[in-house]
Amino acid sequence: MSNWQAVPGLQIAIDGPSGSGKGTVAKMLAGEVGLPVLDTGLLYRLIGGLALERDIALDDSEALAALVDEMLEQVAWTVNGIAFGGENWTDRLRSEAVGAAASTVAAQQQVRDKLLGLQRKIAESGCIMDGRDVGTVVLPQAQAKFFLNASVRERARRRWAQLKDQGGSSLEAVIEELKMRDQRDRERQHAPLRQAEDGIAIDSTTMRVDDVVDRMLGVLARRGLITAV
Ligand SMILES: Nc1ncnc2c1ncn2[C@@H]1O[C@H](COP(=O)(O)OP(=O)(O)OP(=O)(O)O)[C@@H](O)[C@H]1O
Ligand SMILES: Nc1ccn([C@H]2C[C@H](O)[C@@H](COP(=O)(O)O)O2)c(=O)n1
Repeated sequence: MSNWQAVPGLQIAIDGPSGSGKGTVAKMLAGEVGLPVLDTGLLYRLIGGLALERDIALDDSEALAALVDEMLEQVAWTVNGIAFGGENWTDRLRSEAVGAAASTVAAQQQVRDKLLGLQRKIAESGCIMDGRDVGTVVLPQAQAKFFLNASVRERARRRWAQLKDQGGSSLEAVIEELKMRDQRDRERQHAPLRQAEDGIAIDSTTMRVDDVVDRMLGVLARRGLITAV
């Protein structure tokens, strides 16, 4: 049961770099306001993951375009994650290798253009969507846009803590991987990661997840986009 009621069709964009907490915060906020949450990174991860599995070069734009077309025919993207060909792929897309592949294929304009329609369609009746370009490109008309950030060391520490039980890399290696991913996502030509002009920046380096969600709820309530129930 949600504690807040959202205005009909409310769209909330949450963008930010890897490990800033977008996904975690988006899910908690969704529970508070009763909206579906959609993690756009999963779309890029699915393409990256499929490309790795099929040995498709990550800069082969023709093969990637065909892969996206195939993916769009067989994808089911829901609050439980992403399914392809009737199988739930979400868990196997979580590795850093798939994240890096996703970031590489995401630099291709053709790939991004092909995914735009699906993202907008899913958001039509209201949602919380997290990614890199949601507030700037996918939903520029969203009523609330947040740009979540944290220091690179803190983001790497969070990611490392998540992966270490699976025998992952050292903290220093995670920091380097994250820096490379940040650079690729921020410096690419098409839809780079950046804060929307009307976006609200939140630095979560020293904040608890609950405090980040409370800050967002405060903004939404002050704007009349949610009311307490
Ligand atoms: N404010 C916070 N304080 C401490 N830990 C946090 C905070 N926000 C998120 N975390 C933790 O950091 C990890 C990464 O968070 P999350 O997956 O939500 O980030 P993300 O921005 O969605 O990353 P990605 O873009 O790579 O999917 C999770 O283990 C999460 O519990
Ligand atoms: N809206 C989006 C979402 C994701 N990407 C790319 C860039 C990321 O490095 C990669 C993986 O995303 P994550 O699951 O870590 O959020 O996908 C993008 O370009 N645009």
